[in-house]
Amino acid sequence: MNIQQLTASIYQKRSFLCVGLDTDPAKLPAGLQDNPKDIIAFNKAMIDATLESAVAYKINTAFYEAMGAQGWEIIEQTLAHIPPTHFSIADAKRGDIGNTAAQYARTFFETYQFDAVTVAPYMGRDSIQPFLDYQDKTTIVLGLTSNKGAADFEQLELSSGKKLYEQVLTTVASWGSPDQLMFVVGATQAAALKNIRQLIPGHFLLVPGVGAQGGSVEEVAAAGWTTNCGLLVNVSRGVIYASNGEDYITAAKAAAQGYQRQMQAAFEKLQG
Ligand SMILES: O=c1ccn([C@@H]2O[C@H](COP(=O)(O)O)[C@@H](O)[C@H]2O)c(=O)[nH]1
Repeated sequence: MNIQQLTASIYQKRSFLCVGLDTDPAKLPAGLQDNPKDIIAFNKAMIDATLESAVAYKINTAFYEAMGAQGWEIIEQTLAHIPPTHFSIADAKRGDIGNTAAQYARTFFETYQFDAVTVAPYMGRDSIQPFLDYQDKTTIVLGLTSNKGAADFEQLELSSGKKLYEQVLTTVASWGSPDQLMFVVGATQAAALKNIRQLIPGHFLLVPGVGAQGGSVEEVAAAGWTTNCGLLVNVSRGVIYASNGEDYITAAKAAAQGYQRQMQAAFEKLQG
């Protein structure tokens, strides 16, 4: 699935919800054990429960890479369960010299056929180009992240008077079209979103940080909305750990529906 097809799905469902599958074996609900079979079953149950409300799924590879070879098997089986009607993201935050970046791109776009992968921009154009060379895939570049540490480097002021993340957004945006390039902007950074929209009006933003990190759908939509919505809001813990009791599937479903309703309200307000 590409960004154009994702946009069509967002409009059809009045939802820009991405469910984050950050499955921590230590947080599995009652009745499930820390083993690959149960983790796969949990992920499949989360996908099935949220399919109607969500338009995308984000697999944070860290949670699975930590399990070694079995973790990659879980990634493969979870990805296989995401239907082609939904956008799939490998949240891997890769970045390296060109020939190594090319292998990362091959990993996530060919070996595992994700629609999109997250990358870090610190190493510059040759570290991102191998991902952009897959023109039917989406490269998602870290812009202004949701964590406190965003202040350490991303928000530093350059001699030009621009912040480092502003320079990253405008420079990287010139390397790829809005049809193949998105940026990560944290929901906790809603105050910066209006300015970000002026810098990159046409690019989609992947916005994590709603739910457990305290960001709000309403604030993100009000500041980040653009002509084609242009927002994909990720919620991980706020959906998949909505309950750790026996009702964990219905609780995840209800949480995703709740976020979808907030998004529908934003649509009505902002898109008419
Ligand atoms: O700036 C960033 C970039 C990535 N993330 C990732 O998004 C999810 C958020 O999970 P929640 O449980 O909904 O807080 C997680 O995979 C992060 O690694 C981010 O939070 N902020």
